Amino acid sequence: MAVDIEAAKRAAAQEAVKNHFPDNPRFVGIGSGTTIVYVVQAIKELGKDLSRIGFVPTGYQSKQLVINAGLLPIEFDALPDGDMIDIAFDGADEVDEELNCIKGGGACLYQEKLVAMRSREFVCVADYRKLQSRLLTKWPTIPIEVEPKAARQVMSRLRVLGSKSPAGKGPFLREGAILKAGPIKTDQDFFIVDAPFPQPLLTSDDLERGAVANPLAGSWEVEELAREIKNINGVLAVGIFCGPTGPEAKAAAVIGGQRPVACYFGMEDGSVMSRQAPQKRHSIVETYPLLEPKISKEH
Ligand SMILES: O=C[C@H](O)[C@H](O)[C@H](O)COP(=O)(O)O
Repeated sequence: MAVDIEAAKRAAAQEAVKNHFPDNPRFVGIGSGTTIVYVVQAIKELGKDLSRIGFVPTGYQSKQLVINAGLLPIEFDALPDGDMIDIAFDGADEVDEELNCIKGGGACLYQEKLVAMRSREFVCVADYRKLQSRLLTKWPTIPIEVEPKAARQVMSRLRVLGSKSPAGKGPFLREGAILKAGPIKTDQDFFIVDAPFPQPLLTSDDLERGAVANPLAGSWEVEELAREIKNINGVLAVGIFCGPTGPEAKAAAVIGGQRPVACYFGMEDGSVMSRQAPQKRHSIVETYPLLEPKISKEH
């Protein structure tokens, strides 16, 4: 029987929105890609008055989606200082057992990370193909947004970090398939480098069970790899969303997190499976500083 991927995305989106859309949000983050379209539909189908909510897009496509749905877009840099986004929804390219994600398959990731990390709650929605126990299981590369002038040196540094596919291919610039000759440009006018690494990436749980990450031998733990790539001069954003989330983010003196608190997957049999983020010991990759407590406002 042919599996209807679109139905799987739609079902996951409906469940995620039903369970997480807050009663009276002021700001809602809207991610990018094909699955987020169903999230916006599901939000509309709630039948609530959405006219006073600002929807924060994560790029051009996302903004058009918000506008075409008749919702009110508010750019990230127009958010009042110190205000948080109440919730952000987004898609993912691959999700592991700890809800670390690979994102950027559609060349959006920098603004997605900005929005996720400014949100009290970040929820991912995907279909069953994205559900894996470890990252780099099916999805072949880590997307990385880089400043064009630095692209060659970033790729050279990635090779030093062991970026290589099983067939021996190293990091490469993502090219426009048909409509554009040369590298594609992101919403920031940057390039995307796709960097394969030995598969799969270890989780913090693997380390606690005694596995040893040995980058020199080509085995990386998720957060360690994300941090090393982020440290390369010229890298704007790494398509690994990991680190503290939920209560553990608060404990680490950050609000928001790049790792979702929950992920919803539309399954092959039509059901929806949800995973909640486990608490884990972690090193902090990138954080959003804890804000001064604010006097609550009327929405
Ligand atoms: O660059 C694109 C974004 O990170 C997307 O959220 C991600 O690629 C998932 O996209 P889709 O919902 O189309 O699978």
